[in-house]
Amino acid sequence: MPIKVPDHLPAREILAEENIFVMDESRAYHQDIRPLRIAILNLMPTKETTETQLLRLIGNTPLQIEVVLLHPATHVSKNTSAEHLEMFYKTFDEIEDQWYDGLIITGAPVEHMPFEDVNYWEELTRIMDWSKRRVTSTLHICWGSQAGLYHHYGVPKHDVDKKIFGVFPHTTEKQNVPLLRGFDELFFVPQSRHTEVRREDIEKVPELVILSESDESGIYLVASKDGKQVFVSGHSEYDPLTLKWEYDRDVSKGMDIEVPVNYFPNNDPSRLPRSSWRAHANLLFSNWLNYYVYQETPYDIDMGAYI
Ligand SMILES: CC(=O)SCCNC(=O)CCNC(=O)[C@H](O)C(C)(C)COP(=O)(O)OP(=O)(O)OC[C@H]1O[C@@H](n2cnc3c(N)ncnc32)[C@H](O)[C@@H]1OP(=O)(O)O
Ligand SMILES: N[C@@H](CCO)C(=O)O
Repeated sequence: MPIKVPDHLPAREILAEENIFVMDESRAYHQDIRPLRIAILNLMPTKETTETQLLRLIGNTPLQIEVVLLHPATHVSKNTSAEHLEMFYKTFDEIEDQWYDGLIITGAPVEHMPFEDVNYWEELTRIMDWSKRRVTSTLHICWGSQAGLYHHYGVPKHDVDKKIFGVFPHTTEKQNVPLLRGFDELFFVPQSRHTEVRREDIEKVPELVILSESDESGIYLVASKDGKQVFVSGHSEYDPLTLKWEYDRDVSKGMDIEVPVNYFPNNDPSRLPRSSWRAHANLLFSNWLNYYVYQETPYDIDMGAYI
C-alpha cells in the first residue's frame, strides 16, 4: 500500500527515488475507495484447488476484493462437477457488459495442442479481446500466458525436450518496475510445463517487456509496457505439495517423469518437500493488485471508462 505523507516533506522525494510508493496528502484526500472487482477465468480441471490457491493470494492484501469466478461455456468439464460450476461460477455472456478492475486467466493442461484445437479457444479469444476494453489489468498464468501472448501479439509457444519441472531460481531484468518492487535479487518459482515462449520472439514485439527470467527455466514475467497485461510462465500460486501431487500422478501412470528439481530434500521423493516461493507469490500478487489494478483503475468503473 502507498504511504501517505505531507505534500512537501523532503523524505517524499528521496523515497520516490528509491521507488517506495508515496502518495501526497492532496492525492490521498481525493482518492475514493471501493472494493476491487476481480474476475478469475478458471481453465484448470482441478478448479477447486486453483480457486483456493488464487484466493489465498489475492486475499492477502488490505484491499477489499469482490471475486467473480468464470468458466468457459463452450467446454464441458470432466473433473469439476456441474453442481459446483452452477453454484459458484458464471460464464462470459453473463458478465460481458460489465467492467472489471482485474482479470486472472489461469493455466490449463492443453499445452501440447495447437491453440486453435482447444475447444474453448474461440470463446477465450473473445474474452481476451474484451479484456483490452473492459479490464484495467489482466494477469495470465502458465498456459493462459502463452495463450495471451499468442493471441494479442503473435508470440508462439515451443515444445521443450524435457518437462521444465521443479522450483527454479529466477532473477529480475529491470529496475524500478512496480511489479518487481520488493523482489529479492534471487527468488524461487515452481515451473511445470512442456512448452516455453522464447526471448527472441518476445523481443520482436515493441509493446512487451521481459521483466524476469531463469537461466534454467527461461522466461518468467513479461508485461505490456502500459501494464494492462501481465504474463507469468510459472506457478507461484502452487501449494507446497502440488508438484509432488503432479509427480506422483505421473509416476502412478507409468510415465517417464524426472523428479522435480530443487524441491524434495536431497532430491528424494520419499521426503516431504518444503516451499521456498510463498513470499515471492504473495509479493507478485499484491504488487499486481496494488500498482497495476488498484492505483490505475477508475473509481467510476461502471461509467465505461475504457470505451
Ligand atoms: C502449462 C500449464 O498451464 S500447467 C496447468 C495445467 N496443470 C494442470 O491442470 C494440473 C492438474 N491437472 C491434472 O493433473 C490432469 O489434467 C487431471 C488429472 C485433472 C486429468 O487428467 P486426464 O484424466 O489425463 O485428462 P482429461 O481427459 O480428464 O482432461 C484433462 C483436461 O484437459 C483439458 N482438455 C483436454 N482436451 C481438451 C480440449 N480439446 N480442449 C480444451 N481442453 C481440453 C480439460 O481441461 C480437461 O479437464 P476438464 O474437462 O475437467 O476441464
Ligand atoms: N502442470 C501441468 C503441466 C501440463 O500442462 C501438469 O503437470 O499437470
